This record gives sequence, C-alpha cells and structure tokens, in this order.
Amino acid sequence: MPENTSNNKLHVIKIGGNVIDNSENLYHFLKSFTAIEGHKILVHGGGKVATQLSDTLGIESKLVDGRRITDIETLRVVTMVYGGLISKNITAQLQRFGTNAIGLTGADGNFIKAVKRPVKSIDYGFVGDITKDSVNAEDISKLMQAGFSPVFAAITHDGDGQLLNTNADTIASALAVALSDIYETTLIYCFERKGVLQDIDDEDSLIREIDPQRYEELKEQQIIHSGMLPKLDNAFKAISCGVKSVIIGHAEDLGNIGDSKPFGTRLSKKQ
Ligand SMILES: Nc1ncnc2c1ncn2[C@@H]1O[C@H](COP(=O)(O)OP(=O)(O)O)[C@@H](O)[C@H]1O
Ligand SMILES: CC(=O)N[C@@H](CCC(=O)OP(=O)(O)O)C(=O)O
Repeated sequence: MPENTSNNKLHVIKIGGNVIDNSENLYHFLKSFTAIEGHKILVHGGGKVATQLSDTLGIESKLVDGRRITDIETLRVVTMVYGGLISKNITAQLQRFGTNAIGLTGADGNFIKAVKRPVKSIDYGFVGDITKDSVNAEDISKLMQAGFSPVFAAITHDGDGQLLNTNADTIASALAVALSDIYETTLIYCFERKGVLQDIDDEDSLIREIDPQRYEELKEQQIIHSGMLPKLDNAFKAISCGVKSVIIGHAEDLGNIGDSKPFGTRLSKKQ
C-alpha cells in the first residue's frame, strides 16, 4: 500500500446512463465527484445514448437480462458512444472543474483485459467477461500516483486486437476489488433513484442497508428486479472480496459523502 495513509483512500464511482443523458444532472454529479478527496476512478456506460444512436442508424438494440447483444455494427456504435462521445465529454467537463481526468477504455494501457463471452443458450456477440484478475491494478495505481483520475468507458479488449463491450457495473466492481489490494476502497453506484427502494414508485421508501439474506428476500418478493439485480450481484461480490464499503444512491446525493450525511443504500456482509 502507498505509505502515506492520506494517500491511501480510493473511491470507484459508477455513473448510470440516465444521469449521463441529462446534461444538468451530469454537471452537478461531476462537480460532486471533483469535491471528493483522495484518489478517484469514474466508470461510465451510456446504454441509453447507445440505444438512441442505434435507432437513428436503423440498428436494432437487443438486451437480455440487462446485457446488450453486441454484433459488429453494435460494437462500432458502443465504441463510438462510450469510448468517444461520452468519455471525451466527461473528461473535458472534469478538466473544467479541476480534476485531471484521463478518458480510457480497457485497451488503453492494457488496463482491463476481457474474455469474449462463450456462446451457450444465447450468443451475446462481442461482449467481454472480466474478473478481478482482468484488471492491471498496478499500472492504474501508477496513473493515480502521477495525479490523474482515470475515467473508464464500458469497453475492454481481449489482448488479440478485439474490442469488447463490458457492462459498466461489472467494470466498477472488478476495478474496486482489484484496487482494494492497494487502497482502502469505497465503491459507489450512482443512478437516478435514492438507492434500493422498498416501493419503486416511492422515493421515500429507501432501504438504508441490505445484507445478503435481505437481498434474497427482496428478490423473492420481486421488490428488486431488472437492472438492479446485476447491480446488486456486482455490489455484493465487491463487498465480499475486500472492498471496504459499497453504496448505491442518487447521483445528486454524491455531495453528501464528505459531510457524512446519510446517502443511499449501504451493503453489509452480515448474514
Ligand atoms: N427495488 C428497486 N429500487 C430501485 N430501483 C430498482 C429496484 N428494482 C428495480 N430497479 C430498477 O433498476 C434500475 C437501475 O438499474 P440500471 O438501469 O441497470 O442502472 P444504471 O442507470 O446504473 O445503468 C432502476 O432505474 C430501476 O428501474
Ligand atoms: C454488455 C453490456 O450490456 N454492456 C453495456 C455497457 C454500458 C453500460 O453498462 O451502461 P449503463 O450503465 O448506462 O447501463 C451496454 O452496452 O448497455
């Protein structure tokens, strides 16, 4: 671990597609991101923008269990949208606020290498699966020690010249787990709701803490569904693999983190 303990804290923050799509919300989120002290990594997708551009280009978007079926045309779209438009827009805005951001895919610096998902009942196409070992934590750490804040798009590579589309929630979890060997790491999933809600139509029904047993109950009752399922699977994986703290909350509440005001749903390991 880096010797200076004040230099030893890392926040890995994932921003959801609905926040990216709203320029005012994105502006406030990036301002809050800049205010966080210590090392920071931002992970973004941009599924909503990719679907919009695909529609404009006449390319049909197909998602199964929240994962995009990525044929060669779709891979071109997501590379342009995540690795180009969104990455560079976020990077430029962070520079304005004084964060020395550097927009990356997993291919840059060989930071995140993936394996193309094997075809079973569904062929996902150019979708990459990753684990903790896919992440080149030492080189990412060097970048942070040099003063940069990495901004990762949801694009990885297979080491053989092939780009792959990888879910941004999964990238955030794998980065947090790999870097928790070096840093005291907090993982935060920011999206457009207060956190995990007991009633999805009531923002006041925030569940403040979830452990694995409660997660199973909420799944059975179908209180948690769709995109929240893979998000929580990734979140629990992180908390059980060395990440100090995992929070799921509203992008506009990220500013609360420094003031230790309550923020979102916190995951706990206890059964
Ligand atoms: N109990 C729940 N509380 C909050 N959101 C939920 C819940 N169950 C399902 N969801 C859905 O999960 C979505 C978040 O997943 P997803 O769209 O993949 O996130 P992101 O915006 O980060 O990509 C929410 O927009 C919401 O529709
Ligand atoms: C394989 C796969 O599904 N990749 C995702 C990557 C983007 C993403 O995760 O974006 P959000 O966080 O905005 O949903 C996709 O193309 O939708």
